[in-house]
Amino acid sequence: MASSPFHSTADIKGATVLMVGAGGIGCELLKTLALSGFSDIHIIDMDTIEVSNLNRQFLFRQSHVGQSKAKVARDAVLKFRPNITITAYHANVKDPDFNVDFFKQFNVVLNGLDNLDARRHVNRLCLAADIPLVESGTTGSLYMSREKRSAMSVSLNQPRRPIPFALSQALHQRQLMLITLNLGSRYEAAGPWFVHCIVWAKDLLFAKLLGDKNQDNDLNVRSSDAASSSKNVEDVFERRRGEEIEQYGRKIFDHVFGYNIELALSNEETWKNRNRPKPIYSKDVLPKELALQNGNMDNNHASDDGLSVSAMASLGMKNPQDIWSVKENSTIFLEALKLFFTKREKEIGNLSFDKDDQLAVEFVTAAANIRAASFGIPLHNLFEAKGIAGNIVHAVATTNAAIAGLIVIEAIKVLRNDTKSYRMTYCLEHPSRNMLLMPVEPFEPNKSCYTPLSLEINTNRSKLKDLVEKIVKAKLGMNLPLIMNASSLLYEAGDVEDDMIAIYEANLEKVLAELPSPVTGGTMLTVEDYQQELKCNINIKHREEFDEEKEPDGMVLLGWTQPVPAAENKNQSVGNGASTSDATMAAAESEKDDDTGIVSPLKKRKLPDDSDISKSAVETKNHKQLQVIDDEDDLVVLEGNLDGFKKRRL
Ligand SMILES: Nc1ncnc2c1ncn2[C@@H]1O[C@H](COP(=O)(O)OP(=O)(O)OP(=O)(O)O)[C@@H](O)[C@H]1O
Ligand SMILES: [Zn+2]
Repeated sequence: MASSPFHSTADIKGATVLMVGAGGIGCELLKTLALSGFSDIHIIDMDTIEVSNLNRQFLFRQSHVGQSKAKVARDAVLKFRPNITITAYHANVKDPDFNVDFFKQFNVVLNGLDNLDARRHVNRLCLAADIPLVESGTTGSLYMSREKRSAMSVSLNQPRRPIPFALSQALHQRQLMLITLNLGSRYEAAGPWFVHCIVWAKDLLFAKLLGDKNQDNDLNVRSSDAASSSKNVEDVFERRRGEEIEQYGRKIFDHVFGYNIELALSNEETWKNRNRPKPIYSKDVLPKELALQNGNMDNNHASDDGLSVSAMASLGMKNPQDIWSVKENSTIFLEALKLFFTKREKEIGNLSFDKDDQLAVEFVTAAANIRAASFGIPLHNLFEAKGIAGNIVHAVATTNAAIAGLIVIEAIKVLRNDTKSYRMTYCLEHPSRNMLLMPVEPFEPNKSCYTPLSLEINTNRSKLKDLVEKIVKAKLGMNLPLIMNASSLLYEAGDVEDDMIAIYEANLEKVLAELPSPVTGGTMLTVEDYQQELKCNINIKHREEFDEEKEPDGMVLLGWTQPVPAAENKNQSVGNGASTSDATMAAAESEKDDDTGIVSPLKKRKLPDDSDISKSAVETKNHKQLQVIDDEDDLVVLEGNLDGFKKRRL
């Protein structure tokens, strides 16, 4: 490291760099920057250190848990490089303080982020400030905790035309093809059906029982069909005044694992070509008398810290890598529920799932496993379930270190204005022909990369549902059920259960129903297909009249071009690009719309948190913004058919 050919050069020493993110990549990056001779580094990270970070975010120690990542990282590096300047901001990069002027003070910006939302934001600011950005990311083999990470990318823009995100988007498009080719085997290994169980346990059951009661939830859709039942379904989930907690737990158990399954079974049509699930009632798996006599809450050392309460501890179960029997899962399920209602009662109604909340993870693991048992899906241990529920990529420190090195190499090229040498580099999990790192020339920047599609339509006459059918399905080539504004969900490509599709469709209806008609002042609609191959923001504007000859469809869609040439793209559903506004389309032909960006179909995703939503609400003022889902780990997985890739790119 000391012999780095760059370490003493003036362009490095004189540079002011901004790093965004001090996590897995960020820690490595800060260290490498400092050791490479950079002497004025600014670092933004909004997070505090968690125990789960310590295995790879090596600047952090146990004693730092709870402290600002940016500040601790700064202090750690200053210990071995005391003479450089590191400025730490414990803040969200989306804070208005980090405006264009703030960005203008840097020579280069380096991302070490884990979500698309923040990446997009940084990209926009870099574009506005005309500052080059080096983008990076890593991904694990999704939902497969056994395997190591599979790929990473480093991409960067050109200094005078700083459109880095377009590069990574272009990457996605390419990437997707490769992923598509491999879907079959990946899915078999990943066990998508268990992922469904986790989603059900986390987003439906956990949210219903412990989260916001007013939030819509599809968990009892089925039961409400049973109109003949005199029982008010809502009541099932409400704990009655004075109701024993054990009794309440069993009532929930029997309702969701027993009654609801029986109800589903009563629809013969659904099960014609499928394995029928088995209803599970608590009396079948647990002793008749209340099951919790083994539970010993004293093991929880009644601390103030709610996050340390544990059903496993209370039941004397220690190993998170044991796969529990159905009986054990049922016991944990009831015990966890009991602990929530006894030890953490104040939080009930406000809880949202957090992978660092032990009790929440235990509850979700147990519930997912019981459901899995009912459907004949193999059970998983808590460690694996936590990985899926928390979207945890089991990151590998060495890969982060390699990426950090590549980022610094690209940053140095930027500082030297060595534009010809820019590379995007993939780090391959399965080196091909002894090639671990695969550098490729960056794709052309995308000029329209942050403009959403714009749609003009008479919103009085056209029902928005038709619009979605017409525009989204025909023009954008999304022939699949659409997702809109769902809560946190995981999906996989391929078969999706009917009930999931029903949920998506109900959600779509709901979102559309909430749109104003006619649209006044403009409406932003974000649409994705459930395979997440396409995602676009559509800016809808009302227009009264259309030229029947030029605009026979009675609408104009601007900004859309086909993301990938059809010939290269057999494996995707891509629109035919035909348009009512061919002239405009042709004008835009050389551009790709970034917000129609393609992301991996395997990505985890989540809704922006409340603060994001309120912020964007403010940003759009009287515009109604329907913000959907952002991907975390906006990444690429390179597998298999590298020949095809190289032929075109190298
Ligand atoms: N909008 C944002 N503003 C500032 N920092 C951000 C923003 N979004 C993400 N980050 C930071 O980017 C870093 C991403 O790093 P990484 O994913 O390795 O860390 P982590 O999220 O703590 O780890 P893991 O995802 O494995 O739990 C995090 O430290 C996170 O706080
Ligand atoms: Zn992260």
